[in-house]
Amino acid sequence: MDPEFWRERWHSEQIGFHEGHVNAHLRQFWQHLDARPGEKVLVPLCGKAHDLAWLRDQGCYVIGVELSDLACAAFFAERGIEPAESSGQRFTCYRHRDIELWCGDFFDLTADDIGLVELVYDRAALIALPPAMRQRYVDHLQAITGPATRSLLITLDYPEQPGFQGPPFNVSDQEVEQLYSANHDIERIHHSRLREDDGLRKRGLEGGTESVFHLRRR
Ligand SMILES: C[S@@+](CC[C@H](N)C(=O)[O-])C[C@H]1O[C@@H](n2cnc3c(N)ncnc32)[C@H](O)[C@@H]1O
Repeated sequence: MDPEFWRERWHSEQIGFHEGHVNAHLRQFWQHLDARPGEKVLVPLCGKAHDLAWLRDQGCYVIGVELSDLACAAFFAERGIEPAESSGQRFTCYRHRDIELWCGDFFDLTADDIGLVELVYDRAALIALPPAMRQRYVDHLQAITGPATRSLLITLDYPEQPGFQGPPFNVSDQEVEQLYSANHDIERIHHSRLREDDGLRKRGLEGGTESVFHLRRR
């Protein structure tokens, strides 16, 4: 997906994906990962999600990666925080205490940039990418995170239907298996229909289900 597509979404405030509260699956299932205080969690394609602050409040060191500088600035501004800022060729990094937001293209991020990462939280990242980009995304995630990473992955699946076009795209449980099974033990810990009040249903999406996975790298 073209970076301009996302920058334009932020510019024109078409950010229906932003929940405006902590994700319910994150609250309910994060404990499955048995995160220890100070462990680093990478949040790819993070937007300005409240989840970032919640993960910090659980004792994690949080590293978000986001294309849009509007999103990164808004995350801190909405909390009345002025982060320290450092700019390089690929990224501008905003830091405040235990949260770093790397503003730039996820695919340009390296393991050296972020150090050893033990945890990954993926909500609306894999499903924001069209099919042709997903293997590259998973490969890159593996290249920049630690050898025993545990991940919480939330996916959305739905039958093709006229009148609804992603993102978010449908990612089936079988596709999660194809993408991750070579290097991960995969446990599906939740599966449910989209709630009646989910914004995607209001956009016309019928028959959507969400799955939550605990992935353990081996
Ligand atoms: C569907 S939104 C999800 C945001 C966030 N995870 C949430 O739950 O609110 C996808 C986000 O990924 C960002 N994004 C898309 N491609 C990216 C890339 N290659 N590198 C970094 N961020 C990207 C977009 O700007 C957008 O904010």
